[in-house]
Formats: sequence, C-alpha cells, structure tokens
Amino acid sequence: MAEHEIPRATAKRLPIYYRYLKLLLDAGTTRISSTELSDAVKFDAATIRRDFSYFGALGKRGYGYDVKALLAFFSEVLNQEDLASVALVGVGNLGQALLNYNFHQSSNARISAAFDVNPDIVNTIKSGVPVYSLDDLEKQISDQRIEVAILTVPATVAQDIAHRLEACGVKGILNFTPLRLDVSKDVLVQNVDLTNELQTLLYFINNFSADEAK
Ligand SMILES: NC(=O)c1ccc[n+]([C@@H]2O[C@H](COP(=O)([O-])OP(=O)(O)OC[C@H]3O[C@@H](n4cnc5c(N)ncnc54)[C@H](O)[C@@H]3O)[C@@H](O)[C@H]2O)c1
Repeated sequence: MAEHEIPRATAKRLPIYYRYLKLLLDAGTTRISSTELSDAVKFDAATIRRDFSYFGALGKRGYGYDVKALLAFFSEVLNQEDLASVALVGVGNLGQALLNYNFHQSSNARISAAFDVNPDIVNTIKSGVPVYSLDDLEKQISDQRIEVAILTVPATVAQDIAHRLEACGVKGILNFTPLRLDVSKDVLVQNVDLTNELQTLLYFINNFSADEAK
C-alpha cells in the first residue's frame, strides 16, 4: 500500500513504534515478537501486525521482527532524517513549556522560531529558540521554509494568526487554543485540548474497565 494510503490511526501509531524500537536498539535488543511489542506499547498484537502489514510483511514467523531493520524502515517512513522546522506563536506559559520541551529528542521536528508581541521577550532567546516580533512572522516563515506552526496565543487573536500562517504557506497547525480555526482545506489543523483529554479519561474510568476503554 502506498504511503498516502496508510490509515490515519496507523500513521498516528508509527511514532510510538519508532520511539520504542529506538529504545530497544539502544538497549542492545535485536529482535522482538509482536506480543512483546504489544506489551510495551499497549496496542494489541493483531493491531501491530495489521499496521506493519501496510508496509509489506516485515516480520518472520517464529522469529519476530528485526529491530534494526524495522527501525530503519520506520525512520524512512517518518522522514526521521529530515528535521522539520516548526514555528511557535505565543510564548506565554504554555508556549514556553513547549519551547523548553522542544521535540527533536523524540521526533523529527524542532521549534526553530517563536513569535510574540510582548516587547519584554521579543528579540530574546528562550530555550535556545529565537523569539521574533509577530511583525516578522511572514519573513521568517518563508526564509526558514516552515510548514508547521504551533498556536499558543490567546483565543481572541488565534483566527487572525491562522489566516496569516495560511497566507505564508503553512500547511499544518497544532492548535492549543480553544478556538476552532477557520482555514481552507489545504491546511491541516490538529486541536489539542487537555481538558477534553482529562474528561475523556475520567469518563472511561468511571464507566468502563481499562480493557473495554481501549
Ligand atoms: N489546549 C490546552 O490543553 C491548553 C492548556 C492551557 C492553555 N491553553 C490555551 O493556550 C493559549 C495560551 O495559554 P497560556 O496559558 O500560555 O497564555 P499566556 O497568556 O501565558 O500566553 C499567551 C502569549 O501569547 C502572546 N500573544 C498575545 N497576543 C499575541 C499575538 N497577537 N501574536 C503573538 N503572540 C501573542 C502573549 O504575549 C503571551 O506571551 C490560550 O489560548 C489557552 O486557552 C490550552
């Protein structure tokens, strides 16, 4: 199956497989069965086998999966070699936490430019990332060929910034604001809502056993 036909749910699990396989390889493990992998990443073995089957059967019966080969394979699928530059707009409480975390230890992305309107932090470097004035948004995004942005601004300004991001070629927005953004279908928006996640978790804990919730 071609890469663009991988089901979304499978695509979302790929970075999790990748991170775990990297841990295994660093610890000197050379092969793993789908059952062992299942115990570690908490997806059932059938799901793992099905996910892997989209890329052609990578395991051998009775042997399991070769960790190094699998890792090399996923690394290519996930473009681990290409480090994607990401912009972060809004360097407040949440934005600073994300800057501090950055992502490149565990993924193929890193925040390379941050933007804010607060004169106290514009033109400073936070966690190794330059904070630019919002006035420089278009120029930096275009100069650095940034295609993904994280939005951690107050909800009141989120839509305006989303339009500007779209106009300068951003293709994906990780939206932490509570506002549901209005952008064209060419821009993928992934909303992150921690309150929602917590409420979902509480709902499942109160209504289902852990196994049923999966
Ligand atoms: N999704 C979640 O789980 C979650 C959790 C916490 C906060 N939030 C949301 O994230 C956003 C940020 O929260 P916070 O606690 O970091 O707020 P904050 O007030 O600490 O930070 C907001 C930052 O945005 C900057 N800003 C304001 N207007 C701007 C503009 N036009 N362009 C660029 N920067 C601008 C401010 O100067 C400030 O640095 C809010 O929308 C909040 O609701 C989401």
